[in-house]
Amino acid sequence: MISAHQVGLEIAGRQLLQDISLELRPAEIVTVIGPNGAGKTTLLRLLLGLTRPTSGEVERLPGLRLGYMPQRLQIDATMPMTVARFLQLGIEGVSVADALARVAAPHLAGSRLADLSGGEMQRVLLARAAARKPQLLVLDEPTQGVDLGGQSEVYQLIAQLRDELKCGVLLVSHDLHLVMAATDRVLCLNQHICCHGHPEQVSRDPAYLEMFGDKLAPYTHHHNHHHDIGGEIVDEDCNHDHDHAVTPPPSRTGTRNSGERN
Ligand SMILES: Nc1ncnc2c1ncn2[C@@H]1O[C@H](COP(=O)(O)OP(=O)(O)OP(=O)(O)O)[C@@H](O)[C@H]1O
Repeated sequence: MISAHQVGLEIAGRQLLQDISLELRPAEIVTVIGPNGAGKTTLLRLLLGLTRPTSGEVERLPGLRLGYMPQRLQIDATMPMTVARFLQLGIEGVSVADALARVAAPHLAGSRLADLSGGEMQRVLLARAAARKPQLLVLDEPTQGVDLGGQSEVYQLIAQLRDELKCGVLLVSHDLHLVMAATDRVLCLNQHICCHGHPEQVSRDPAYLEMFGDKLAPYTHHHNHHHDIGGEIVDEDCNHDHDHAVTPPPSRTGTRNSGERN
């Protein structure tokens, strides 16, 4: 559905992303992980066409229907907009009842957007992203503001949406312990793609264990190279090439991409 070919983005002399090559295929859940400031949101924006790359190329299937859930939505507390109105804004013929049923939140239709809890807001954003029946659902940190118990529910919802809409899902997440169980492929990003693969294999791979340790441990990051504060690679022994063509392996039992470190 979307292919990136050696995509890079430089703004004001700073290289935010470099050498990103990947392909997103239908009905796959692909998760982008990486530390704060790694460029995850920027990558989503490039793939969606909201930002133009300064090098390389992004190709999208013509007419691709996209549903995008941004990382945050700034709501003016005085804005009287209801959830129902928000779901209908700019989307023709959307059924509010169906959209909210899809995220198990039918009771929220008449609520004011500004009054929603963190978890309720994430469900409403998810409902809106799914309302166009997208071929690709793009979710930027969908569990932000959701308590620990609610996070796995959000991931279950995402899996249900994928099954119902038969869409691909591209998501950014910091919830390693949850996404590793619920994703088909993981991309680890830090200005470039540091490693990628199927989670079942990657989580057993020494390279993954070296990077993240125990899955349930707090998020730590170790690579065979280091980045300076601006994200530049500073290790002299990081002499691998950064040509990262990330495509799905032929089967879930294959090992081609498992824990591959670039
Ligand atoms: N339009 C822009 N102009 C200049 N710098 C930008 C722009 N957009 C993003 N950046 C910078 O690029 C870096 C990556 O930002 P991005 O939001 O993509 O990171 P992220 O991986 O999503 O981080 P987080 O996990 O904290 O959400 C940040 O240092 C950010 O300040």
